Amino acid sequence: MKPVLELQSVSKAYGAITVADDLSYQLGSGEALGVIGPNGAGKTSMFNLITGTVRSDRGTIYLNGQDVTRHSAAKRCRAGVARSFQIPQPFSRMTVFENTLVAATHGTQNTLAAANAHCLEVLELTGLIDRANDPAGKLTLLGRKRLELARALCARPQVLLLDEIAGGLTEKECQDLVTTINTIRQTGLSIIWIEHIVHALLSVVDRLIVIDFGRKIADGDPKETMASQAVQEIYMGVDADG
Ligand SMILES: Nc1ncnc2c1ncn2[C@@H]1O[C@H](COP(=O)(O)OP(=O)(O)OP(=O)(O)O)[C@@H](O)[C@H]1O
Repeated sequence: MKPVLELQSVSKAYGAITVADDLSYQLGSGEALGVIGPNGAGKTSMFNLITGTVRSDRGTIYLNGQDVTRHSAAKRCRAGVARSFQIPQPFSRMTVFENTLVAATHGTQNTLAAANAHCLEVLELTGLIDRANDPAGKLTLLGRKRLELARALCARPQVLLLDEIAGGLTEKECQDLVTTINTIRQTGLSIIWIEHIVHALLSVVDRLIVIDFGRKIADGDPKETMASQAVQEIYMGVDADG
């Protein structure tokens, strides 16, 4: 089966800082891929490259087999890539519903009626339906994280990119969010989730990749990858030679 997303030898540097170093991988349809790596490893930069807010220096990005490397962020969004941001920045004076409507109307070719209906479905799915008419600025952190998720889903993505969506939440809030993400997974959506809260990540993903200095250093079964030497080295300072 054709991958829904593929990165082939993608590289990007800001001066001396390499944020993507010959990065290659595929994301299968319906697959949930986890991404870990130390602070500053280039994980968010990878999302910027996939969504098109940053252009790669080299390499190719395919969406459903189509080369989108030079496509604008707006075009990639309409082609099926949507993301959440690490620091939620909703339109705080607009209501929760209006925030989702912006995504549903600008991120898709929906008619207004279809966009309205879809927003309500997504607000139900993400647990925000009771807050639909509240200003987004009144939401708690969990609420703002849910709104990030809702706004991304309102763009009707085929690939959903989640950037540290569990960061800063309490354990209970984190569990609640994992339940929501697992429900979304069951719709068949392909997901890439960057997360430092590893137990949350491992309760969702099928596969895990590890990034360090912009380079993919491990890729495989989540538990095996966590136990790998590469992860031991970067997180615990265990030397490769023992
Ligand atoms: N536009 C930019 N110009 C210069 N340097 C940048 C730019 N964007 C990111 N960087 C640098 O690139 C490196 C990787 O940043 P990035 O945000 O991708 O890391 P990350 O793995 O997501 O980190 P974290 O886990 O802390 O969120 C950092 O050193 C960052 O300061």
